[in-house]
Amino acid sequence: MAEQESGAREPAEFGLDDAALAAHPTVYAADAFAGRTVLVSGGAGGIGRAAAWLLGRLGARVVLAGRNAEKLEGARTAMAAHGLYVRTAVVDIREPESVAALFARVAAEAGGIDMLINSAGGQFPQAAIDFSAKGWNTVINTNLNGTWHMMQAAARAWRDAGRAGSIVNIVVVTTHGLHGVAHTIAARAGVIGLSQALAVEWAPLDIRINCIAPGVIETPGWRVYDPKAVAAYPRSNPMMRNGSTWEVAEACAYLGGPAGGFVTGEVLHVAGGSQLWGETWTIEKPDYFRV
Ligand SMILES: CCCCCCCCC/C=C/C(=O)SCCNC(=O)CCNC(=O)[C@H](O)C(C)(C)COP(=O)(O)OP(=O)(O)OC[C@H]1O[C@@H](n2cnc3c(N)ncnc32)[C@H](O)[C@@H]1OP(=O)(O)O
Ligand SMILES: NC(=O)C1=CN([C@@H]2O[C@H](COP(=O)(O)OP(=O)(O)OC[C@H]3O[C@@H](n4cnc5c(N)ncnc54)[C@H](OP(=O)(O)O)[C@@H]3O)[C@@H](O)[C@H]2O)C=CC1
Repeated sequence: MAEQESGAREPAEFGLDDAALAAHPTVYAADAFAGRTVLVSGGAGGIGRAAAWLLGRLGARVVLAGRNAEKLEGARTAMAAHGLYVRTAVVDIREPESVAALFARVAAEAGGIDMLINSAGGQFPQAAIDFSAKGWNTVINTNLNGTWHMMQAAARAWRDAGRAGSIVNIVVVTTHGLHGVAHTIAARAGVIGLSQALAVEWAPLDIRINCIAPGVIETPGWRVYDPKAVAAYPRSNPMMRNGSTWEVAEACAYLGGPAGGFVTGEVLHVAGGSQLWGETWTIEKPDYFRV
């Protein structure tokens, strides 16, 4: 991993690579997820990939889903070379038919899943007053509608199979300090509300639903942010550093697995305290606030 304070790195350098994810120490027992199957959307991205590596290393069968087949294959190859059970599937979470096809395939090829991590998502930084209708709809469709399609498909499969399940939705910090991405705050606040409603409604189905709100986590997704904004990220939380994808992955293992068995409807901030202190400007900070 490149040094944390610099904003001048190539996007491909952001975050932990496969070699680091293969070797990173974990607090969990080596067989903590043995016998479980986990579907990770955005599984070839930064956070999803780390979660896939961790759960795979803990014994889970892992299915990686995303739009880009080449990226998925790259992740699969790296994990398979480490002896992990990994399958891939192309999906656009915004399309209900695509999501239905994904779940049909997962049922046929992997015998269904026990856990879903919704890490597919993203946004672009822009002053809200300049959002186009298409830009707004793209972000809402991806992060709110797409996450919903995945949650509903998983719940239907679990209900029909009489099988318990758990969902971890990766969101953003919605309550404090994140600026220049109002569309995603709206979408993720929707996901959090939805998750809380469904934690109750789907409890009789033995389905748990929780969210993780990461702070600044170094991933290839940072490519859409200005290097000057990225350079300031480590100073946007009281711990004064960026987080790593591994730190989010270990939270996924907690919330989604047996350790979190009595936890549902929760939002866990893995954000270095940025939900309480600091400001993250993804666009240029307006002069108005420079006092
Ligand atoms: C408290 C602190 C906590 C601290 C928390 C701190 C967090 C800060 C950092 C957060 C980091 C992350 O989440 S990074 C991890 C997530 N990854 C990303 O965000 C990666 C980039 N995002 C994506 O790819 C997204 O999925 C998404 C933006 C929705 C793009 O999806 P698509 O590829 O399907 O869409 P595109 O075809 O590219 O674009 C569709 C339309 O969207 C609009 N659009 C797209 N990019 C645009 C841009 N740069 N500027 C304007 N408009 C744009 C245009 O209208 C596009 O249409 P046309 O005009 O016709 O083209
Ligand atoms: N990194 C950070 O600092 C933070 C990240 N987050 C959130 O965490 C989640 C993961 O982010 P991160 O790993 O950093 O970002 P990445 O961009 O590395 O990964 C996101 C993945 O989502 C997939 N994806 C995007 N849109 C779709 C779609 N319509 N259908 C299927 N897959 C899709 C992409 O795969 P493909 O290209 O194959 O479609 C991509 O690999 C996102 O929701 C992000 O907003 C939240 C706070 C901070």
